[in-house]
Amino acid sequence: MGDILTVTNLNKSFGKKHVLKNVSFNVQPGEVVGLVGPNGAGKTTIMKAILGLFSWESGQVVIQGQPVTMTSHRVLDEVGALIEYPGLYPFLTGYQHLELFANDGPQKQARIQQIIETLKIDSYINQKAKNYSLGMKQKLGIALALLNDPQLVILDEPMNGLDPQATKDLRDLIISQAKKGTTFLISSHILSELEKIVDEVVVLDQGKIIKQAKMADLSIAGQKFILLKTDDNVKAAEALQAAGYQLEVIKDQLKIEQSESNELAKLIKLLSAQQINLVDVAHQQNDLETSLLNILGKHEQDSQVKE
Ligand SMILES: Nc1ncnc2c1ncn2[C@@H]1O[C@H](COP(=O)(O)OP(=O)(O)OP(=O)(O)O)[C@@H](O)[C@H]1O
Repeated sequence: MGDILTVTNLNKSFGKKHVLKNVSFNVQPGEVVGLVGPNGAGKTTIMKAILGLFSWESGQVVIQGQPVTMTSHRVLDEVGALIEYPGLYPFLTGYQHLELFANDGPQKQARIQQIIETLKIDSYINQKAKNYSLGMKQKLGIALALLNDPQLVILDEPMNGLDPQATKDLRDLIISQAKKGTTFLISSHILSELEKIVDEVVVLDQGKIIKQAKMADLSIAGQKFILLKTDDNVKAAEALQAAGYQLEVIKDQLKIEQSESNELAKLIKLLSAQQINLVDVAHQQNDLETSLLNILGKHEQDSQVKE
């Protein structure tokens, strides 16, 4: 299937600052893609470029086969977005915002009602936006982004200000919309949340894309470890290393990669043969955060080598 979004060799500077450097990535229809990277990496700038909010020096943004520029963005009718913080009119109610932005047609009122129910914003939808809390504004912003059933939804830090229940509701909503075919590009610093919803991540560092990978292919995601605490960690480490285990000592624990399902039983047998007693056992699995820190760390080392 063709891409719904293709960004090719995008370069953008603000004054002398080269903020996006040959940025290229693509998004397939129905995918949920996470755009991640450190503060100032350029995530919001990429999202704004996709929405044709400014001009850029070189490169191309194509949505559903149609190029987007500052002056040509008809295809953006198919795109819903929440960038940075929702731009709301303080003296309009939430409902008036939805009425203002909903596409005209026989389904208009039904769609408004449905999004109010889905996002559970009915209790304050008739209050003026100036009285909304951060989380209430954020939910209204998300409602506006999803209101017209867009093909592509771009959400910049959508979990900002949301409480745990609202975060879960948003996660469920994104998953269910994606199942119906909506495509999402989402940036978030809450990686533990992001990893529950994204199919793929695009990693950005200092304006450059350093990786685009399916979650399942992130090399160290899913790696499992056993953390052992014994009554003699020095002797235990020696015994394990002599048996060929690679381990890391973290405070009073020995961290060993679990490569087989019966690894723990083998470790216990080995230690008890040396009269070493196990005091505690814990398990750890690498997550998106660990994977990203690893990718970013490697990228930094590579950049230093090249310099
Ligand atoms: N309008 C602007 N004028 C000048 N510099 C800008 C402008 N917008 C962004 N920048 C700079 O571009 C770089 C990327 O900013 P951007 O907001 O895209 O990063 P980000 O990855 O979204 O960061 P964060 O995670 O902190 O939100 C930063 O160095 C920022 O200072």
